[in-house]
Amino acid sequence: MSSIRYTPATICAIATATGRGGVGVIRVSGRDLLPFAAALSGGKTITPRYALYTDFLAADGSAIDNGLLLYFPAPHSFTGEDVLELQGHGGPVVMRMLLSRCVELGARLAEPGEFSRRAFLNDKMDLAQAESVADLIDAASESAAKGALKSLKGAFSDEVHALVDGLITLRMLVEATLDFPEEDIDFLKAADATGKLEQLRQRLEKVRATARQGAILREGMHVVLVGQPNVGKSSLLNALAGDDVAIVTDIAGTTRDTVREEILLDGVPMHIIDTAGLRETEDVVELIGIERTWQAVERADLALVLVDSQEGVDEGLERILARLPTGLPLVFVFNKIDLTDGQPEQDTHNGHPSVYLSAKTQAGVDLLKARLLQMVGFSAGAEGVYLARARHMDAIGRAAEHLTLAATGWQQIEIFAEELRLAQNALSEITGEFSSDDLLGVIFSRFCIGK
Ligand SMILES: Nc1nc2c(c(=O)[nH]1)N(C=O)[C@@H](CNc1ccc(C(=O)N[C@@H](CCC(=O)O)C(=O)O)cc1)CN2
Ligand SMILES: Nc1nc2c(ncn2[C@@H]2O[C@H](COP(=O)(O)OP(=O)(O)OP(=O)(O)O)[C@@H](O)[C@H]2O)c(=O)[nH]1
Repeated sequence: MSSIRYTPATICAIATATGRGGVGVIRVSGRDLLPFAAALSGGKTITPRYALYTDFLAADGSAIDNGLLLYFPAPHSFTGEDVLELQGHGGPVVMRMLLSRCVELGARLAEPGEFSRRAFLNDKMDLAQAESVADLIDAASESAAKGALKSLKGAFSDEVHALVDGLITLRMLVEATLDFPEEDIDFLKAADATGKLEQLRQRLEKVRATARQGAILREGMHVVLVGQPNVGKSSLLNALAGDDVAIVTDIAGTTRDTVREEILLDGVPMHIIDTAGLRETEDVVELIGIERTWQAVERADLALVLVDSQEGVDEGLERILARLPTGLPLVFVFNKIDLTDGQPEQDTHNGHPSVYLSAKTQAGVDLLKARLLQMVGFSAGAEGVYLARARHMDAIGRAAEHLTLAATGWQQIEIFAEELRLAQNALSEITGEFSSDDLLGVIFSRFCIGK
């Protein structure tokens, strides 16, 4: 009897940040790495999961560096394969020489996310957990990091699994009746199929609400800033950002141009598009920028309309407001109340919420913060949030739609069964049990190299 077994290539990468560092780590993953480790260390005895202090040797036996060698035998490693770690001195030249030595010993350079992808393929973690590894590394605030860690430890996946299990149980019930068409409806009624479906829908809505907060933590909220010159835009942004002002989120793929600002609002990234950049111009390059800015405006979550309390809303402001997408939620901010003897308070203006404040004295800034977070559905504290991605929200949304269709069409058993199946598939995309190779490729390629 013969069996063909696929042997994954041995991969290697520098796992630590590029540049100078006290210590630099190279990670190697593959099958049967003991000979690899022996060649590097000159045949020293290697105890699994114990640090071995050793020279890392070149082919001619000379030392490239000395450091700590770690060997994690499969399956008890990050990837589930044999893993070696070379913890050397973290200079770029030393690291590159060590990496070349690994390639000489038969490893190839890892693609972005390839270690995490192997961890996923070897069932060390599911897709949502693998994504949270990247999110933890990219986290722009403490709250985001906490949320990512929660997902990494499986809190989000557990919720999704519980829903999928519930759906499977319900589907078994429904599919059983397909075999006995005469009594199907009565059978489902007796088994309270719709009651069970309703429970699942409520549970899904809870997960959705928590995940939505997590998505805001991760993706941030997109805010259009409208206001005449000198109304206090910069002052307000500083007041909102508070102590976080020095932290600027750096989300891959977004080009930073002059009309954008990023601040953290109680740990929530806020991407601000400044409409001051949206002036009339003939300049071709500027026109392209303006076009892009309008596209961003289309996707905004809300507009912050800044008004000088002494001046009120004028024509110039009205003109910009008229160009904003219909239905975009507005918050009017009447600034500089310290000059008008006004009190910090919440009110409404033309049916939109408004806040009276002073960016200078900070009076009323908390009212605005609370208002903004509330308007994007983010409640204070947000403990227990898992860091969901847009991909997860999309899958949850589709699952919810299918459950709604199942609820309305349940008397047609085939439809009922089919919608439940589709809902289950949508949820399984989150944990990766039901995902195409293409999707996996896209997800992992966005990781950094060495992860
Ligand atoms: N030096 C080092 N530090 C690191 C990592 C690493 O790869 N190397 N990590 C990289 O992300 C994170 C830790 N992640 C890890 C996840 C699993 C295992 C591991 O050995 N798992 C085994 C054994 C589990 C156990 O003993 O309970 C397993 O899952 O079977 C190691 C690191 C952060 N710190
Ligand atoms: N008294 C008072 N002055 C304020 C307040 N907010 C801003 N200012 C002042 O108003 C002036 C303009 O403030 P900025 O924050 O630079 O206004 P801006 O809208 O960013 O201005 P441009 O970038 O020129 O459009 C500055 O002198 C600020 O100190 C406030 O709440 N009270």
